Amino acid sequence: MNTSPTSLTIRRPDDWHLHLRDGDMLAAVVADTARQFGRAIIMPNLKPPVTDTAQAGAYRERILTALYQAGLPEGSFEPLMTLYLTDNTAPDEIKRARESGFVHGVKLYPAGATTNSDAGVTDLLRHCGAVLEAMQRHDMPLLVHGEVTDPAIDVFDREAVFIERVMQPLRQAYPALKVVFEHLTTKDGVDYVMQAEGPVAATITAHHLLYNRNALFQGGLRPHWYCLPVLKREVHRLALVEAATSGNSRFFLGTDSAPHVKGLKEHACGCAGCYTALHAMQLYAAAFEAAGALHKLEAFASLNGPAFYGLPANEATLTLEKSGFDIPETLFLPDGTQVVPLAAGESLAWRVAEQGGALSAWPLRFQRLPTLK
Ligand SMILES: NC(=O)N[C@@H](CC(=O)O)C(=O)O
Ligand SMILES: [Zn+2]
Ligand SMILES: [Zn+2]
Repeated sequence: MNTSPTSLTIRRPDDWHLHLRDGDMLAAVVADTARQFGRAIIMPNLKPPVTDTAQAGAYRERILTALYQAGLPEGSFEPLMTLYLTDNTAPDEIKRARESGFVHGVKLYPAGATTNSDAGVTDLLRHCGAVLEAMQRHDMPLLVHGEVTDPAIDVFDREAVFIERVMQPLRQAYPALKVVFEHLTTKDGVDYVMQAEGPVAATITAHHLLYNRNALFQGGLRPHWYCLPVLKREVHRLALVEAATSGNSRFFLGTDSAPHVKGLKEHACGCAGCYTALHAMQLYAAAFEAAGALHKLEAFASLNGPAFYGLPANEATLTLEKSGFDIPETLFLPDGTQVVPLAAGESLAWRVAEQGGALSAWPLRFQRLPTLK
């Protein structure tokens, strides 16, 4: 790795938690991710959700078509598909998913916890025992949205309570099951992941590294900083920064980039989700630089994730340059609707070399194409 104050070259990173959506939104956003990342774990919370291997295969084809239509070179980006766990997922589906070669995880959404989670699981250990057992046997990771939905629990405490009520009994019952605690947001979560026995890891978003909950209320209500799990206190942000920059291989990059049209974010009941795919590595570079830890960015972004998922690191590289990046105010979709990226209108120090502006036309010239299985 070559580090200097003005340029940083790392292995091409991957995004281990991404929402690409479908249709026009998919077509509009997919190139933003593929410009920066070699692979991404694609979240299955579509309407209706992606619940079986056949649906995951069809969604994968739609993603590849959108990439092709955006003018991306074939093989330049690999979507790693996931299934949406329900109370009715059949254990046989796990075998099919594993044998497909393109499904890399099964996602737990506690019913009602977040965007498009109505079909989620109502009681994991009671309803999904046989599936969890099959996942453990087939080495299929469980990816969790780690928040309880009990309305009696304060929204800022839902991750900590999830550890007690779900994670600990789950780990005890299935000690060899690989579990990724997605979009970790608290010191409680960091402490848990650090000390847990067995194959446990966590993704961390750029926004949870950069902002605490004050960002939601800065001079007024700021819907573009609203996501789930919601931003937390500064003490939690500091714990996340320490974990991400520690070099501990249990922590890796997952943007949770989750686009919603502007009208549904700036709304009486605004949607949860921040759009960060456009400027993901710029945001992570800002967070790592502020912590004096740019030299730890490659492990977090490009090495720890593939190691946990049992995949090789990318062969290609990505170069960041310290020449400034202006975040656009708005991105336009083909149907005229708009998406507002996180921190719209602000400027960042780092840019991805050769990256164009908002939803700009391909091509970015790869130094070398990633090796794909
Ligand atoms: N993170 C979010 O705030 N929203 C995600 C769902 C999720 O990851 O929980 C979405 O799909 O919009
Ligand atoms: Zn989530
Ligand atoms: Zn998400």
